[in-house]
Amino acid sequence: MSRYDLALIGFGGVNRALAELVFQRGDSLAEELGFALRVVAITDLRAGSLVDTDGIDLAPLLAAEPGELDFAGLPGGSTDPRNEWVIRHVPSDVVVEATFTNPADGEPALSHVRWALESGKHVCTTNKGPVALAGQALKALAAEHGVSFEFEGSVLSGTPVLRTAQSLFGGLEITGVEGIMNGTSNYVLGRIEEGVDLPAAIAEAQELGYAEADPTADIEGHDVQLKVMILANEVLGADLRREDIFCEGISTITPDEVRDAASKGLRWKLVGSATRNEDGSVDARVAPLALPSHHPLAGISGPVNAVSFHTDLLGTVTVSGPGAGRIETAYALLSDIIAIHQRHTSATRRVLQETHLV
Ligand SMILES: NC(=O)C1=CN([C@@H]2O[C@H](COP(=O)(O)OP(=O)(O)OC[C@H]3O[C@@H](n4cnc5c(N)ncnc54)[C@H](O)[C@@H]3O)[C@@H](O)[C@H]2O)C=CC1
Ligand SMILES: N[C@@H](CC=O)C(=O)O
Repeated sequence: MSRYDLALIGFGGVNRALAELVFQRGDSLAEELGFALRVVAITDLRAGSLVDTDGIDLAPLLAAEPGELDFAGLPGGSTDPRNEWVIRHVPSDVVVEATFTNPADGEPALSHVRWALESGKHVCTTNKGPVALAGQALKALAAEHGVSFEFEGSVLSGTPVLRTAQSLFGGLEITGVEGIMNGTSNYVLGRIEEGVDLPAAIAEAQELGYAEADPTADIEGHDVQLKVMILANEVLGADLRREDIFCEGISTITPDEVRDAASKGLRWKLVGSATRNEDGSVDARVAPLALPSHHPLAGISGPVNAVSFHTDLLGTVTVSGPGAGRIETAYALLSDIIAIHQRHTSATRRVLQETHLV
């Protein structure tokens, strides 16, 4: 049976949830999926780094409170995250990047992804920075080194929006996308409607694992701006930069406006959209809208998100599901590893068939 050795870069909510999946369900996943998973390295800004090429014992790490983790005292551990050394030199098959998203320049995650691909390692990431700001270049780098760059979780967490559009919409022309793409702001708007104030609602979203390390990105729309960029570039074939996308968040809407709208059957939502024009150019924007109750996105509540694809042959197709959450996003990483396995297994089979060995 194949086995993939994982190097986890960043050990916050999402990568820790992936480690839990590997620890708790590794055997049943192996039976179902036909490959095993093993964690051989973990790096984190706060905890340091830990390496065991025979496989890290995850039990004590998962038993510790996240804030208490300190790898320094463990065999193979260090206070220094040693990201570049771990990514380039510790033998692993897949580098799983889940550090903070930096909407400005994507760093240091962008470098983490580059180092891994240059070293001939597959990458899966939930980090929106590298995908939005350098997705095409990173895909080219992956192709050059014969490895995969997967990022399903960068848009709508574990809900398979990108893979649905890329694998199931063959023969359709997608003319635009529109959706609610941030779990935190959607959750916060719902809680404000219920009478909770903004700081308390944000604190709840942080506790639930939905919010960015700096929740300003959720509230001011920058997180959705990156997701719209990813969708526009991946699905509409655009080449947008952040400054091409108008961005307004939800901080300008007062609680009274939210509750007043609700009393009139309207619901404030943070909506991101990208539309292809007749000349092939793409317009994209992020802004709060008060949607009437009959609008398909009006009923999307809490951390649930939705993306509608406008197509020529099917009209509008909407994919809805979790937009945030630690376990939900860890599932996105698992789905990326499954995609890597399937792609490379079929590539190997093709080579064997061509050389008449099967
Ligand atoms: N939590 C969610 O629902 C979702 C998160 N994402 C993205 O996934 C990534 C991870 O999210 P979470 O785990 O929720 O965030 P988190 O804030 O819980 O964890 C990030 C971890 O990365 C570590 N880190 C930061 N910079 C580092 C560096 N230079 N080297 C090593 N470690 C570093 C931090 O110490 C922290 O433990 C973020 O980029 C986020 O935008 C994407 C979809 C959903
Ligand atoms: N902070 C983000 C997490 C997923 O990208 C959100 O709330 O949607």
